[in-house]
Amino acid sequence: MLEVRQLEFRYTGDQPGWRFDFSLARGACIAINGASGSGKSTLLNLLGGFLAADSGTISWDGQRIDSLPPWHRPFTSVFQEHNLFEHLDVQTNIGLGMHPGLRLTKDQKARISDSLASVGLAGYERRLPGDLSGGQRQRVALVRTLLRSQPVLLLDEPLTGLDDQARQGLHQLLLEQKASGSAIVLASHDSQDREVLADSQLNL
Ligand SMILES: Nc1ncnc2c1ncn2[C@@H]1O[C@H](COP(=O)(O)OP(=O)(O)OP(=O)(O)O)[C@@H](O)[C@H]1O
Repeated sequence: MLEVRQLEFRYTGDQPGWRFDFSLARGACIAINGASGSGKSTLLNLLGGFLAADSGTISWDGQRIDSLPPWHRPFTSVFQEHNLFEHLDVQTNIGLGMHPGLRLTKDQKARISDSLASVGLAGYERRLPGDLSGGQRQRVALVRTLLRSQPVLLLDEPLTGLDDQARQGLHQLLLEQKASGSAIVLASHDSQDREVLADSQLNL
């Protein structure tokens, strides 16, 4: 269970700030709704540890995690810009999320291939990011995030700009992640994403 309690933040003293208060169970998805500039990315950055809150707490399974650095928090995130290592092929870029070294087991390679196929990228394992379109890179980055197997996924507009088929493939992957116990914090402008994936809503 993720618990965010009275988490307060403001960028500068003369701006109004935010106060976030919600909880999220394993296997559930909360949609973060709000107009552009309402603070969706700010919330995800606070959760991920890329911004420090002024006060309040973030806990995971009863343990405070708000003073941990990003890499020790139980989160994995894919933000609007999807960074891939340009000199590594698709399979290796994804595999880095599953294993810190570059040696992948047969099973891991099979999972990568299956996941690529489900987002319309069958056979792309050996391609370099530079040969991919923006939407294809986005899908590779998402698959990498999903296969990292952290308990909470932080997703900022993850499906923006994808065609219907890729979107459905990713919905399916995200539903499987939920079924396997992952919690998802989803910032998305798309009402279809929210309808398919979200169990609760946080309106900013
Ligand atoms: N580093 C910063 N310093 C000061 N203000 C900032 C900073 N980053 C964001 N803001 C402001 O905080 C507000 C919330 O920004 P945020 O990026 O969280 O919104 P958002 O809901 O994610 O928007 P969008 O849907 O356009 O991505 C905006 O008014 C933005 O200008």
